[in-house]
Formats: sequence, structure tokens, C-alpha cells
Amino acid sequence: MRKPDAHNPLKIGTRGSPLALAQAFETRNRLIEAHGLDEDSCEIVIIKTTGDKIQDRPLKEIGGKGLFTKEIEEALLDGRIDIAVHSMKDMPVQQPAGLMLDCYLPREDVRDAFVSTTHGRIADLPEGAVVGTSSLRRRAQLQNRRPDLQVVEFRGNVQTRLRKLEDGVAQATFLAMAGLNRLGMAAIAKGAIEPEEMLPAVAQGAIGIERRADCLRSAELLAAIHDGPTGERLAAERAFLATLDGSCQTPIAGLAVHDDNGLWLRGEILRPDGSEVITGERRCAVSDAIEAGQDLAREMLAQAPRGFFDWR
Ligand SMILES: NCc1[nH]cc(CCC(=O)O)c1CC(=O)O
Repeated sequence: MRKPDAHNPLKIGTRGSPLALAQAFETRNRLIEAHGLDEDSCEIVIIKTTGDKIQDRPLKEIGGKGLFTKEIEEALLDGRIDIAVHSMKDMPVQQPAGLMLDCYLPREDVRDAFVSTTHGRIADLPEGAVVGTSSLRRRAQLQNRRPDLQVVEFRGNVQTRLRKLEDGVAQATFLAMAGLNRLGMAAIAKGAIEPEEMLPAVAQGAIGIERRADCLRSAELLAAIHDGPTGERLAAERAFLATLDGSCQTPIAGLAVHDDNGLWLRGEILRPDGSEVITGERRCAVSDAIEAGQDLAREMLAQAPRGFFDWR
């Protein structure tokens, strides 16, 4: 392999948000470390996505899968970039023809964070309190546990959301612990919410790195920084998601962790208003991750009463 250098740099594509940039720099540093590259051998290329351009409308209204990924994948296919760094939580379950996604960095904290200027945890919120979130999953899970709370749409980056809390638009919000940790901002969380209380989104806390399927240089570079256990967990979670045909805008939660015998996968689907929830779990050998994810999804789909998915 001809290693990247200043004349022939590896172009790393990313969104421009502070979190996306932190993830891209983490990837760059791991590549430099693993292959003994020069600092100027990897170039970060910022790409604006539809999700970034439209800031004033709820995500579910803009609709469609891949709001945060489509333009980046186009840049990969065009050759404007060589690899792309993604939050796996935002990634559709299938990649376009010609692209490959088989490199994951070690997974961060999978939990959601409870963020509030006034209260310490969900249970402390007074009746009727207002909570801001743009996530259908978090909204549905919250309303399932606390139907008395009001939920308002909350978009924007971490700083924008914190300002909204300070302005009193809402008393609390949720953010991924992973994002806060990567930004060095974990201190703003009142606490992490355990998966038993709020099962996270499929792939939450995982970074995936996409490349052109036929690009051997990228394949070889990425193989050295791939984290196998994260890949095993995501195989189960994303197979579960794929069979449910969900996107990041459907109230679906799923989390696989390793146990003594292999993997333990938990899943949850909800009505958007939280009035009904279906949960399930599977234990399987690591080699059966995909089958277990598909099987759990089918079992839960079969349990869904008529009309459960009508809102779609
Ligand atoms: N949908 C936006 C998004 N995609 C990934 C993360 C956080 C980082 C991660 O889960 O890896 C976030 C923000 C959030 O949920 O707070």
C-alpha cells in the first residue's frame, strides 16, 4: 500500500458540527497512530448535509432516511473524499451500491444524558413540566413513563439546546452521553440514564467509517483501527432495525451487549405518543448476531396489535 502523505493525502469527509468534527479528528488521530503517518497526511473535508441546511423545521417533517448522510455519500462516490466518518445512529441500515461500511471505532457510552437547569432526574420533574427533544424515540419513551409531561420540539446543536433551557423554553432535555463525552462536556449532564429506564437508539455511541468498496488503500488503512466487539454489537442491533424497517425517526430502541456466552440484545418499539410499548430480548452466540436481531424484530412485529404502525 502507498501510505498517504502530504502530496497524496487521505481525504476524510465529515459534517461540520462540533461533534462531527471531534469524531473526524478522533478517526484521523487513530489512523496516524496506527500507521505512523505524518500529521499532514490526512485532510478533513467538511460537507454540508440536508439535515444541517434546514435548521428551522422538525426533522420528521423534512423526512426521508439519510438526512445527515446523503451528501457525504455522494462525495465518497465522486471521489471528493476517500473515507467518511458517521454517527452510526444516523446511518440508514443499507449503504448505496459501491460503498462499504465495515469499520467501527470502539463504542462510547451508549446511554442518554438527562440535562436540566432545574432538576436532577426524570422522576424529579413536577407534573406538567416541559421537556424538549426532537427524537421520536425519547419523546415516546418519556411519555410512556410520564404521560403528564409536555414535550416540545428541540433542535440544534448542544449549545443551542442549552441556551433554550436557560431561556426557560423547557425544564429538561436529553442528549447522548457519547456526544457530551466526545465534546468534553459530560459535566453539563445531571446524570446518565440507565438502559433499563430508557433503552438507547440502535448504534448510539458508535462511530462508523465508510469508504468506496473498491478502494484498497482505504480498506487497508481502516482495517487497523476497526473495533471487532463494536462491530458484533452493531450487527445484532442493525439487523433488528433493518427488519423493523425503521429509520432514526421511528420510535425504536435497541441495545446489544456482550455477556459470558455471546450477545444479549434488547429491543423496544413504541407508539409515538408512548401509549403502548413492545419489548423483547434475545441471547445468542456472536456468530448468530444478525439472525438474532432479525428474529427478535419478527417476534415483536408479530406482537404489535392492529394499527400499531398506522401513524407511519
Ligand atoms: N441524531 C443526532 C445525533 N447523532 C448522534 C448523536 C450523539 C452521538 C452518538 O450517539 O454517537 C446525536 C445527538 C444526540 O442524540 O444527542
